[in-house]
Amino acid sequence: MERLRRTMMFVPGNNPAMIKDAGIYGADSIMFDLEDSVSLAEKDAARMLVFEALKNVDYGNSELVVRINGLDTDMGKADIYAMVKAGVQVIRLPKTETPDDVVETEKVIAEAEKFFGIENGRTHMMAAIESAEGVLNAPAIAKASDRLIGIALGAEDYVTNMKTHRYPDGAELSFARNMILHGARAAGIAAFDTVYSDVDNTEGFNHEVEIIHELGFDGKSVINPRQIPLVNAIYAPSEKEIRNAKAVLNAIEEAHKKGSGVISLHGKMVDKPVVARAERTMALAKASHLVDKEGNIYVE
Ligand SMILES: CC(=O)SCCNC(=O)CCNC(=O)[C@H](O)C(C)(C)COP(=O)(O)OP(=O)(O)OC[C@H]1O[C@@H](n2cnc3c(N)ncnc32)[C@H](O)[C@@H]1OP(=O)(O)O
Ligand SMILES: O=C([O-])CC(=O)C(=O)O
Ligand SMILES: [Mg+2]
Repeated sequence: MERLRRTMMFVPGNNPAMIKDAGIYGADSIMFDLEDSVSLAEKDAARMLVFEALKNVDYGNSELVVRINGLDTDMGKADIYAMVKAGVQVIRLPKTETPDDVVETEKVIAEAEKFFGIENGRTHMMAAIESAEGVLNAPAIAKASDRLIGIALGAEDYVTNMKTHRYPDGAELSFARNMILHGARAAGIAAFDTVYSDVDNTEGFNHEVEIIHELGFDGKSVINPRQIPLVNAIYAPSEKEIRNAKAVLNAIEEAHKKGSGVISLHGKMVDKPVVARAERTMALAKASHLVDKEGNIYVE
């Protein structure tokens, strides 16, 4: 089954308390940060702290991601070697401008795997896109390596590069979001939306999550545990959607028995794409623990 990645929680790599407890909030992915939330003076200490946490802390089923410093910095190579050695699942490359950035990073990851006797290809990657150049290259970036599980928008750096700010309606991000989403889908990988920094503004956050959910993003980077249940609530299929998906799947089964690939349900056509969407709704409902293995809705 496709891995659920609704929430990817940033955890500053220099904060021992946050690192220790990061697993208790139910994030689908936990992303330890060695890049912009860590000051230059603390880079080495943060790398060691995250290394120890990856080795010793039990984070349950959460996927473990580390945002490294880019290879254009003095820290990039050391970050990659340490995280590969620790067995991280995904390395997130920040500020990706070109497909070559991905290829270069992959080369160092492969070198590190070889050096530590780790199976080639075990370390996955994701690329954050945070500039005009990166956005224009998003489709090529998304196809630059088989290790990529997804690409993500980094809107704080992006709006700075674009000489604008973030606005409540998100119009300034519309082109970037669409490029990233299309690049990801064309490459068959996941698309992640960016952080929302105004942690206490629940209404604004929910509005942004509604927008990216409608567009088709797999999920969103979050910076605070309070944002996790808000994303999950918007991503969970409603009872009505689950009932409709089940009706669609039953209807198409009946149609197939009669040798047909199309049928009418309550006056609406049910055919292959409608069935594919219903299957995805049921998969999401199962992964969100809203239905049992047979697809029966749990009664609260
Ligand atoms: C543009 C970019 O690059 S964004 C990515 C880099 N930025 C980050 O990683 C920032 C991550 N987030 C944070 O540091 C914090 O959430 C802040 C500074 C935004 C807000 O901090 P606070 O006001 O202290 O948050 P809040 O009061 O909600 O914290 C509640 C609990 O959650 C914990 N917590 C808060 N954020 C996180 C987090 N990101 N990861 C793990 N635990 C967290 C706190 O330690 C606190 O735990 P406690 O109750 O055991 O003491
Ligand atoms: O990737 C993110 O969402 C956070 C980030 O670095 C940015 O917005 O610049
Ligand atoms: Mg950034």
